[in-house]
Amino acid sequence: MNDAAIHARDLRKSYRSHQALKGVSFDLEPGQMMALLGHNGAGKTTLMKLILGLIQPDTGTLSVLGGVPSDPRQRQQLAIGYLPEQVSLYPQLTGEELLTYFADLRGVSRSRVGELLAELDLAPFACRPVGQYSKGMRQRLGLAQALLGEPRLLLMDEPTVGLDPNSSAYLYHCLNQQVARGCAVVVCTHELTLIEPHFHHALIMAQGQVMAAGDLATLRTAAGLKTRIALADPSDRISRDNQLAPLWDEASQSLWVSPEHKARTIARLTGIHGLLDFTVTAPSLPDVYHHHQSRLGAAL
Ligand SMILES: Nc1ncnc2c1ncn2[C@@H]1O[C@H](COP(=O)(O)OP(=O)(O)OP(=O)(O)O)[C@@H](O)[C@H]1O
Repeated sequence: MNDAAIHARDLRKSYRSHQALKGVSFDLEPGQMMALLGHNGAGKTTLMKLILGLIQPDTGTLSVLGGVPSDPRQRQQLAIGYLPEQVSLYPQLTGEELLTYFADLRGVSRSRVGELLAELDLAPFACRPVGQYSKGMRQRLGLAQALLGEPRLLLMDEPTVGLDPNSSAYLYHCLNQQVARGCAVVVCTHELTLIEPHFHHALIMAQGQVMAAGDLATLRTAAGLKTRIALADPSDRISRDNQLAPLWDEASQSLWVSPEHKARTIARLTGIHGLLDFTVTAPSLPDVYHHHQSRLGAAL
């Protein structure tokens, strides 16, 4: 018995002669958020459909919350919440009516409706027709329907598309609350900067394969990307320092150092040269992502 929320090993899936997944493996633990990343056609939707049990893998092992999602009887029991990219909500119903409708449909107590409206800051709009909701409110209502059954795994497909910065931040705040109660969350997104502060584990996919996986520190190290130390006033001290000079880039007025040399370089700047006015920028998730995409482009 595996305790992982998702345990995937060597998943393969073809549509006729096209191999959409070519051996995908990963684990997602309860209380963790996974960023599912990749260009169009990378295989993300296929992976989501496998997790939801909508399609079956050709080969490989997939266990979701300890069950087999493609088995119809097991799927019914699995506490999975799903928010698709295009949520269709009946515009003439109020938020409360809509959630009540879904609650009845799924045999969930109606008391959950009030709880979720309050939790997602929708209580003041509960009696307003959904057709009059803003995009951010509609997305929170979509999340509320996904949370009705108190899922232990939540799948979100492009949840922040079209949302303003405040609404996106609030949505991640809501997702973090789910993570804090032990729910595993998968977010499929192209909005890398938005998910960067929140994810625990990323799966970067391309052409049906996993290009890179892990937390941000692991991804940075694996990609071999350097940290930038931008100096406000380098004077000529750097060019006269044998250890720092090779790291210096004139165009960016910065030192570029590998993760293992970062602490030593900063100690040298402050201790030996007395320089304190600098900013340290580690590679971001978009940097890591673009590194892999350009590596792939070069290999083609
Ligand atoms: N039902 C299908 N029949 C045939 N080919 C398909 C089918 N579904 C997906 N594919 C192909 O499989 C590959 C992976 O598709 P998938 O939808 O999983 O990618 P994706 O990463 O979700 O892309 P996007 O970001 O555009 O949604 C693509 O080349 C796609 O054209």
